[in-house]
Amino acid sequence: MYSKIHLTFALRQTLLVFENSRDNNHKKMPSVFELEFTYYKDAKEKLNITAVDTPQNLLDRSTFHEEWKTDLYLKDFYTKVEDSAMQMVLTFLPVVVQRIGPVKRVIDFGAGPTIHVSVCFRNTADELYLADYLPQNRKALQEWFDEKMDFDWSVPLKIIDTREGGNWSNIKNMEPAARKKVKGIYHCDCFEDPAIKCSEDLQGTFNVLVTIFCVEYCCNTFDEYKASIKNMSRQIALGGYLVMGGVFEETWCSFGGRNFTCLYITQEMMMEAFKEAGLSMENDKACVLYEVNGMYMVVAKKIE
Ligand SMILES: C[S@@+](CC[C@H](N)C(=O)[O-])C[C@H]1O[C@@H](n2cnc3c(N)ncnc32)[C@H](O)[C@@H]1O
Repeated sequence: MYSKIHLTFALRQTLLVFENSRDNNHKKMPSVFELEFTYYKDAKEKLNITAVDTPQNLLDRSTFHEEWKTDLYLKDFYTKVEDSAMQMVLTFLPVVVQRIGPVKRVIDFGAGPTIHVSVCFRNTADELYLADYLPQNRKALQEWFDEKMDFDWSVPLKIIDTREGGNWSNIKNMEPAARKKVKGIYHCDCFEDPAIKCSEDLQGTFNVLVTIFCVEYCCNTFDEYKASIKNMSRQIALGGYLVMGGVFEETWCSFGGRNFTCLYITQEMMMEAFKEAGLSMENDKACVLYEVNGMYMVVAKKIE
């Protein structure tokens, strides 16, 4: 997905545990996972495949409604899952789910047409909710819910199952198990408050709000980014968690054959936004920041 890590190589599924959490004293020993990335990065440099320059004519969020192609997005990222950013998500999300443990309500905010977040939480959450900004993505989610989606999720499911310690014998039960817990599919907009168009009794009651590769692509400025994090945080119950995946220090991304803008965000900027939104990473064993070559997954707790 990202220009920074624009590797055409498929990153081998190492499926080895990578723990680089804040609660293990920032240990700096490279994990096997990091070494794998380094290996591919080196290979890329040796083959003289240089980073692609920022392309001209980047599309911004005003074009999402017309330019977002749901089927191309799924095809690009979830058929073979060769993209390193998606591999990062599928590698770390099952670990994050285990760190959080049993939970009542989980929402995937900016889910796109995807279901892997729901699948990851299928055994630990009581209720699952899906939300996206674009009608074409909500339509795809509804089709999945109605068992009418024409997309084969088996590659991502195998990655998740492997991370969970499975042997792929149970793959066919993963989607039904997730589907059974889905209680709603909603419109969401990170610039609005409330950010999720759900009933009043659900507002602010989500114990986990997951948002992956979403905020950076919607926001044009740091102020917008901070406001978006605040709006999402308001939907999280006190003591609940924000689980966010994204990329640091990137200015564009590519999917469905189109190049979109991406807001340049550093780790420090993200932490500042968390603080302003009442989110903390201190004193909680579920909180963690994984980062590999700028791609990250973070868990922060809603404390105020
Ligand atoms: C790159 S996709 C990520 C989809 C999915 N989370 C994944 O990891 O594959 C970004 C998503 O953000 C959604 N989005 C766009 N504008 C938004 C907004 N203002 N608020 C919330 N989500 C938005 C898009 O509809 C799209 O599904």
